Amino acid sequence: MSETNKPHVQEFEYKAEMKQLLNLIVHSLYTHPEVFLRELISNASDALSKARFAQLTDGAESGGELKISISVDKEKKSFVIEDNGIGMSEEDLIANLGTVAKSGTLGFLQAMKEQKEGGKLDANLIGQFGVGFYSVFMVTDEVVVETKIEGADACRWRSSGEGTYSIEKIDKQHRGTRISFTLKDEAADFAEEYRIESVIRKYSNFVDFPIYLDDKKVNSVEALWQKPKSELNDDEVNEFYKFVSVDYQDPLDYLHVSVEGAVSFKALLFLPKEAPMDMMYQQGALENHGPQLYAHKVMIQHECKDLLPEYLRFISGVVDTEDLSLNVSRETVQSSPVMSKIRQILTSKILGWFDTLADEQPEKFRQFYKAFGPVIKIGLNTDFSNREKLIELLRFESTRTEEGQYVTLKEYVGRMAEDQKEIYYLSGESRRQVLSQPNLEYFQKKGIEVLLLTDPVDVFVIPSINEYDSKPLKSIEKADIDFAASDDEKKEDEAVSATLIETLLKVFGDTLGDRVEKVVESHRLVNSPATLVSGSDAMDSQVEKMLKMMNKDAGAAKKILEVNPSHPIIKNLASRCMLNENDPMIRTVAEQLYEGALLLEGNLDSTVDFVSRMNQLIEEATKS
Ligand SMILES: Nc1ncnc2c1ncn2[C@@H]1O[C@H](COP(=O)(O)OP(=O)(O)OP(=O)(O)O)[C@@H](O)[C@H]1O
Repeated sequence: MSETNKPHVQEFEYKAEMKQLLNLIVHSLYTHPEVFLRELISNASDALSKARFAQLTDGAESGGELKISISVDKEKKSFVIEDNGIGMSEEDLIANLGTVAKSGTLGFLQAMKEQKEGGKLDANLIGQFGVGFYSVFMVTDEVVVETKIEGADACRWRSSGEGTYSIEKIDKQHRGTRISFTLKDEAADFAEEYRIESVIRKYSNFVDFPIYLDDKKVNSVEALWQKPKSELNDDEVNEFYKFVSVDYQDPLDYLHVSVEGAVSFKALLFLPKEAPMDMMYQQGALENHGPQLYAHKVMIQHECKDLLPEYLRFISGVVDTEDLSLNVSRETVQSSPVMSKIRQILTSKILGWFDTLADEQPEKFRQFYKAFGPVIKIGLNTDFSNREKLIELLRFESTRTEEGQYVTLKEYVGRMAEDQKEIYYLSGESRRQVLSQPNLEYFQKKGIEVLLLTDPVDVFVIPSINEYDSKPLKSIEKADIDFAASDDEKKEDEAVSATLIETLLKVFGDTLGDRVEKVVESHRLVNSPATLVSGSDAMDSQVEKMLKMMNKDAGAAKKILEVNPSHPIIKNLASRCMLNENDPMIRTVAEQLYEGALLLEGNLDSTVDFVSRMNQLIEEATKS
């Protein structure tokens, strides 16, 4: 921060990230420049909501009709937007318009960089990251913000977005904010009334304060959620969604709720088509999301997190109740029994909505599940009263589904063979990786369906289900799976004799020592020579891998190495073993099979020894 010699004008320098951000906005955002208007209107509307709220709660002065006024001059290419909202103090200006205060900004920069590399950069992104004000630099080279809060001096903030901004005290009588600038030549059409009107209709029609354009009111200010469901039409609903959710796509689906009873409320809720950017870029991003809360058609909270449990907060929209008084404070909202009742009813309605979607519009449901399935699963371990309903919503790919297609637990159980007593699953990074696991061979051969868990959340959630329809859920990585049926089929002459295999297993065991719990004969392998399985109480290998990635090595339990006595490699080794138990080749191969199995499950820490041993074996095999 540096001050110039001028008496009343203070000059400030932007922080490094801020410069980076402004640079991107000024030089790289080309599509949708009209977004600047949406952002300025949305900020004005927020400031007006705060003013209205202050009036209701602490009886602050009204300041006349709460409104947004825009005036333009075509000749001068000037643009002015003014509101009589809460305004900003000098400190607010520095905090809000001078610094990157929000974690969202870094996410935004990251997303921008990625988009830029992909060749397209979309200004629509800007609203999702709480950096909307700066989009004004798409259409102008210099912005002046004059603003006043109740009971403090008014200030003028000025910046050309290049690295510095200035603040000076000014005379301004009324509370509120006035933002003015001259449009760049290429953005001169924003001084045309028709252009502004069309942008307002597109993005800001539902702002619940009147917007005047040169004294003419241009928005509709309508509480859409108050209309009966039968009177809603898709176009206006979609438009409303884009407005409340700052999304540029139509919603995937919407739900209209009207409840009269112990509590009364109306709600219009939306399911986005895609997970919002910040949900992917920030952990715990849903913490502060939620629909807007209205009381008696007046907005009291923008993103009200108390309306829905965290795992449903990707749902946006409006909830309007007659049962909260207008001058309710944030804290009272939080602890109000009305809110917990609304939350309970909404949660149940929303889960019912998902269920109906799954029945009636499976393709839509599939799209929804793809985007939000991982979030929904969080609910299984946090919302115990709805656990059963959530379990019914779960979808999995399986060895019987195509890629991207799902099966439910109910369907799985419905098509289980009579003698199958358990629900089988296997977890891994991707469908391809899971399908390559030797542990699947037996199940594939027998035509037993196995659920493929590839969402990282799965391994933390699915084991907690324990059983469904009285059938235990079981990872096929576990050692205690019942393979009795397979034994009688095995042709005697195919496998190595019991005594021979015993000796070989002992050599394997001696070679691998502490690294495995034990080495045993396998009943599950068909085409592979060896595989690793976990003891019945051990951790799933996928969990182990993830804990390792998080540097939380929980002292992974030792695995059991299973060896396939029908496999040619094992047969060859058994013959060698009969001749010489100390044959070094047996030990080298034992190491190689063990590390190969680790590699397949993604848990081999270093491939150096593996590759050098492989070369040694190839050399052996290629000797003439
Ligand atoms: N007209 C205004 N009146 C009062 N405060 C304002 C006004 N415009 C901007 N601000 C303040 O500046 C802050 C930064 O605005 P900006 O548009 O960059 O982000 P945001 O509004 O917080 O997030 P989003 O763009 O997601 O709505 C606002 O949060 C608000 O505190």
